[in-house]
This record gives sequence, C-alpha cells and structure tokens, in this order.
Amino acid sequence: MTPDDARRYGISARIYVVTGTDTGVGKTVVTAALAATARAAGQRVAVLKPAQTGCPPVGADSDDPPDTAEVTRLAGRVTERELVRYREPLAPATAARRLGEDGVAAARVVAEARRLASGHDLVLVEGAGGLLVRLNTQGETIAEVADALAAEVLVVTRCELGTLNATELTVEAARRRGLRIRGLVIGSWPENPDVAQRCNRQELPEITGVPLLGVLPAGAARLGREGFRDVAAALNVAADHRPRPPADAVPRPHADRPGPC
Ligand SMILES: Nc1ncnc2c1ncn2[C@@H]1O[C@H](COP(=O)(O)OP(=O)(O)OP(=O)(O)O)[C@@H](O)[C@H]1O
Ligand SMILES: C[C@H](N)[C@H](N)CCCCCC(=O)O
Ligand SMILES: [Mg+2]
Repeated sequence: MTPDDARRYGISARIYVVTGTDTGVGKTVVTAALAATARAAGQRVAVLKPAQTGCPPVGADSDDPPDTAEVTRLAGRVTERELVRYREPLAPATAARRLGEDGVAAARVVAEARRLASGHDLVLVEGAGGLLVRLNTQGETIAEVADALAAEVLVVTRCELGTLNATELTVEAARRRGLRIRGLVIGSWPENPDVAQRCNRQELPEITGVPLLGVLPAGAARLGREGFRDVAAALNVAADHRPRPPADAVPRPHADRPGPC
C-alpha cells in the first residue's frame, strides 16, 4: 500500500514499524521514547506488539512485563495492544510451532494497525527481535507488515563492535523489500564510549546511507517519566503525523555527529 492508498483508506495516523538489528537492542525503549514525545505534543498514541514472547500468560504475576507495559511505564498512558503471547523466549513462529499453533498472521497485524490508526495520531508497531524474525509458521515477518502498511521503518541498533555488519544487513534486507526506512537509532549509548562505539556512531549513517536520528543514553530506561521524556525529545523523529514525502525527497536530518573517531 502506498501513502496515497493510505490516505484513500482514511488512515491519517503516522504508523511507524520499530524494528532492530537483533533482540535486546532497545526497540521497546525507543518505542517508548517516540510515544513520550508524541504524548508531550498532545497526540493520541497506540503501541502494537504483534507477538510477545518470553512473557507469562496475561494476568500472571511477573518481573518481566510485556513490552507494551514497558512503554506505558516510561511514556505514560498509551493504548496497548498485543495480539499473541507465548511464554517461551523464542521467535514467535518457533514458540507457536512448539504449541502446535501458527503464530500471528501479517494480515491480522495490518488490520489491527489500521484499526488503531483510525483512532490515534501515532501508531507504533514493535516487532520481535530483528527484521526477519518469523511471526508465524508461514514465514511472514514484520517486513511484510511494514510493506502492507506503507509504514516508515525505524531500525534500532547497537553501537558496539559488530553493529556495522548487522546494521548493513538489516538495511539491505529492508531496501530489497522496498521498505521506507526513516532512520537508525542507537538504543543505548554509553557514558564513556570506547573507540569502536565512537567510530560506529559516525560510520553507521555513512555506510548505510540512512540517517542516524539519535541515540538514547544507557540508563534511559531507568529514568522517571519526566527525565525520560527529556531524553526522548532529543531523538530527531518528528512527532507530527502529517503525510511525509517519499524517503528520497526527505533531506537528511542533522545527525548528532561526534568528532572524528
Ligand atoms: N537506553 C537504555 N537505557 C537503559 N536500559 C536500556 C536501554 N536500552 C535498552 N535497555 C535495556 O536493555 C534491555 C533490552 O532492551 P529492549 O527491551 O528495549 O530490547 P528490544 O529490542 O525491545 O528486545 P525484544 O526483541 O525482546 O523486544 C532491557 O532490559 C532494557 O531495559
Ligand atoms: C524473547 C525475546 N526477548 C524476543 N521477544 C524474541 C526474539 C526472537 C529472536 C529470534 C532470532 O533472531 O534468533
Ligand atoms: Mg521489545
């Protein structure tokens, strides 16, 4: 679906798909940062986690809250939506197969994102793990969801050694599928970066051709809501939901570049 189609269907909300180079890179924290910024601007925000794994059944006590609840904890009230949940900390397709189930269909995720888009200004769809992690036993991924929604994709990445390869692979896979990549975000930036981290921060946008929209400081997820909102505001992702011109026409936002590494 193109952005024009989206308007024709009456979808006015901005929909972002938040993916990453891996699991544990900070997708949830970045999702919360976008939600916090949008809420501060008075927007209605929905967070959709198509498949949550590694979480006990809904209602059970746990020290490991689902990602949607983490977003609310950090950003304040948002509409939380989760479509399937599996206890085992595995890819959704794997966890589903082990229970004799199929997982969640991309079409169901797309339909729910569209439904949420009709009542919110911003819809954030957080995948599980990296871009090509399978949502179901048919092999569909969050990439198919992003494509069907014509959503902009944010790629959350690490800054440690190893990220250059993982980030290029993710960006290449997204481009091959025709996805619109809005930018990269480093999910956790240390207080005292080492040489690899400093160089990676500089090189990631250069080697991928994708703007680095910002970094979240390590420890951001431990801040209270106000502190978190301030940190989140530094991310260079527009909180408005006006239709955006095609990616090629968007001038590269100023990436917060460190000095030469
Ligand atoms: N900037 C940060 N400050 C503090 N903690 C962070 C930060 N980024 C990530 N973390 C921590 O790292 C862990 C992984 O982050 P997060 O849950 O956001 O990853 P994810 O990419 O959403 O993983 P998943 O694939 O499980 O959804 C969490 O415990 C989170 O609190
Ligand atoms: C359990 C974990 N936190 C995520 N929800 C699922 C990550 C799946 C990653 C699969 C893989 O790439 O090998
Ligand atoms: Mg997460």
